[in-house]
Amino acid sequence: MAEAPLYFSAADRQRLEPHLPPPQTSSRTSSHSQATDLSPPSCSALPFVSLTFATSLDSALSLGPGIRTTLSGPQSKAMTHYLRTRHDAICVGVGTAIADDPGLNSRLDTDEGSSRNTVSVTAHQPRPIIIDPRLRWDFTAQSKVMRLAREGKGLAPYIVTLQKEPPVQKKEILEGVGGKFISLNAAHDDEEKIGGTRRLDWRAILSAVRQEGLRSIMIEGGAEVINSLLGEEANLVDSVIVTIAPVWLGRGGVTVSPPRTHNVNRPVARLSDTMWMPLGDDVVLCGRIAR
Ligand SMILES: NC(=O)c1ccc[n+]([C@@H]2O[C@H](COP(=O)([O-])OP(=O)(O)OC[C@H]3O[C@@H](n4cnc5c(N)ncnc54)[C@H](O)[C@@H]3O)[C@@H](O)[C@H]2O)c1
Ligand SMILES: Nc1nc(=O)c(N)c(NC[C@H](O)[C@H](O)[C@H](O)COP(=O)(O)O)[nH]1
Repeated sequence: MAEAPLYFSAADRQRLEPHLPPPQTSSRTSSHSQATDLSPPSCSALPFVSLTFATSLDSALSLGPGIRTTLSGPQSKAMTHYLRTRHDAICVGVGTAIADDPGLNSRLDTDEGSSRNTVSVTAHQPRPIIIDPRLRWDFTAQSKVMRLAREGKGLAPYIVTLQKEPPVQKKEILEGVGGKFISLNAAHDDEEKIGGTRRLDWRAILSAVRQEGLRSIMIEGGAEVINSLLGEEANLVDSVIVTIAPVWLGRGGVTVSPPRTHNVNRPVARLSDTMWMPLGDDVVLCGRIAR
């Protein structure tokens, strides 16, 4: 079924501006407001990192593992697609790739400027980055992100993995649309494992992303990825943008709830410089992790 047009107004764009990476005029032609940027300058060796996701009132991202659940209404969905035009890369974990068969492109309506007298946005597409240490994602040439890349509606994915020699057939599919595998080493603190797999260090992932010339990345999830970046690796996050939908998904959902790794008597993370923006029935909460 055809998707409804996604419009995001100039006024709403302006309100988000302090929470976004600085516009890079060399790589984009869209015009953006000159609002003051609240965020600290990112270390140049790493990209600007935005953590963005949609949650229910009981902190769930989806009804259950492997299930894609729509939480955002049309206006906050349009915001997410606007965010995609404002980042060089978009990242998900392999759990999300398997559950969602995602497109990871921006489907924001580019005619908004002319039809509604607001700022125009170019069809800037983010580079999809998928974290798949053991190459669990059984993608094919028909997977949505590959198809969109072939059709010129999005960019081909880069898959970050621990595998040094990915299967030739997968390499052919990926490289055939302009993507590639990026092989990294496991994190040093090898006892910490995700799903029995050696962990990739987020600093190493982000550094590899920056080395690809990508200066900003929005990380959309899923829960394992978000929980690690709100926990021990929170110092790597520049901006957090959460869509809160007025719904309870109930027990058994995939939830955002980072582990208490340090002092059990203290919250794991808190947002400062917050801005709450109602969008349709949802509210969007922007802020940065208090240091
Ligand atoms: N509502 C939203 O905004 C939103 C966003 C994204 C995903 N989702 C949902 O979340 C669910 C998927 O979440 P999830 O937690 O199962 O999967 P996930 O997408 O967080 O992927 C987890 C996997 O990624 C890999 N991984 C992540 N970080 C790693 C690291 N540092 N080192 C090595 N490997 C790493 C591991 O293989 C791990 O098993 C799906 O149902 C999806 O629809 C919702
Ligand atoms: N903003 C937002 N609202 C939602 O209601 C919802 N379910 C997601 N989910 C995000 C998500 O699970 C992954 O980022 C997708 O996998 C991207 O998929 P698309 O590119 O949209 O096809 N995100």
